[in-house]
Amino acid sequence: MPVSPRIGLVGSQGAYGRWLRRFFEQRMGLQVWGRDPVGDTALSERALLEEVDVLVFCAPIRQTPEVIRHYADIAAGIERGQLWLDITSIKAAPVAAMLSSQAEVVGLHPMSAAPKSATLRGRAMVVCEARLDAWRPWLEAFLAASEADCVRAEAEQHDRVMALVQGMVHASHMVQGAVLRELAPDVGGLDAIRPFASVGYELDMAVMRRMLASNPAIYQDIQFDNPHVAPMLERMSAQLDKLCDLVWRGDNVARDQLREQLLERSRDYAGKQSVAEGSYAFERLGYLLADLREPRFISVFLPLDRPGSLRALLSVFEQRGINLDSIHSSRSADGELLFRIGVSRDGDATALQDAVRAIEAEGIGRVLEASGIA
Ligand SMILES: NC(=O)C1=CN([C@@H]2O[C@H](COP(=O)(O)OP(=O)(O)OC[C@H]3O[C@@H](n4cnc5c(N)ncnc54)[C@H](O)[C@@H]3O)[C@@H](O)[C@H]2O)C=CC1
Ligand SMILES: O=C(O)C(=O)Cc1ccc(O)cc1
Repeated sequence: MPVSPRIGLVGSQGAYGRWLRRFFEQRMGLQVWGRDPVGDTALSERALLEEVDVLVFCAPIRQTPEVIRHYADIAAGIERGQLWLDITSIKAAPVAAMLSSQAEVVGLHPMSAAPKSATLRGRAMVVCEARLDAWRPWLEAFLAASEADCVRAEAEQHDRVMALVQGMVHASHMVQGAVLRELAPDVGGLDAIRPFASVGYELDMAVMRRMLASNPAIYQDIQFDNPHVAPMLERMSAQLDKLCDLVWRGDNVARDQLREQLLERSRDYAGKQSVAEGSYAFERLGYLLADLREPRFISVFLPLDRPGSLRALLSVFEQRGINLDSIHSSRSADGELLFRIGVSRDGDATALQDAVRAIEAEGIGRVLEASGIA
């Protein structure tokens, strides 16, 4: 195996293609070639195959099995000794297509959109080892460099699980979006609803709007191209029909049935500990949302990544007698690590303005946003 394999990206101009190029070049110090019908056609498909040791398919879900089979056809044997990977959200069909080649084959599925950070730290990644031999040590090094929380699975098992983790979650949020579109106008529209929001509504709206802000082809293809999704949708629909029937019936027996069938049984199935953990996670998210809603805050980027830099920042507030309500480390829209400091509402605005000036003047940090202190 080459110590520094040459990497090829099929779909190099897409969101993940661009992220992977940066990752392989900057984190792993490898040379990367790409091909994409939109904007990266310098190399022919055959030339790309001849150039690389590792080929990564990062093309749209719907096209990927066909694209892989096409590459296997034109490779016609030169791929022996190569490693083929893909990152498609569905695994059985792409992995089967890669197995039609003579390359070693591993299917991957990072469980997040291409992040703003340099690695996949803190995110899950499913790894489907389909035909792996000589490339195993390199694969392990690559997975370690990705910093993802890797979970091994057969491709088929992956797709069954994803019908729930993605198919079900996406379906319920798409349906919520459609129901809101039908019914929200009767109560004054989305803006009129907002002040009434519960934590649950806010979290669901965040998921839904995140989906609406993302590439629609992904959500479309996850519903249509994972064969385990349609049967799951039937179960969802049956459960919703049942709920609807019970609520229309409206008698005490129906009430008891709702409680028993849609709450108590699921609670027993999940188990005491996981219910308690989930409930606590919800509570913590509620506090986080409350902090993020507070109108008075300062967001600071700390350029010095060294021990004590947060302390220097906090001392600016301490010296001015300013009480802090919350501190959260977060990321700007561009992915810069920053601290968001919530400041007591009854504090002195002049002292706060002075603190902002001091943070900049003393070179402690860069204030990206200062809200509610004018
Ligand atoms: N965006 C996400 O949230 C996640 C995406 N993925 C997977 O990553 C893959 C790519 O997703 P994105 O980068 O978000 O999509 P994207 O649409 O941004 O990029 C796909 C790229 O593939 C190119 N392409 C289309 N046909 C091609 C062909 N025949 N040969 C070579 N390239 C071709 C397109 O021109 C485009 O540049 C998908 O399979 C998706 O399931 C996995 C996890 C998360
Ligand atoms: O909607 C989700 O589940 C996401 O968090 C984004 C996403 C979309 C597609 C994937 O294959 C993996 C993650």
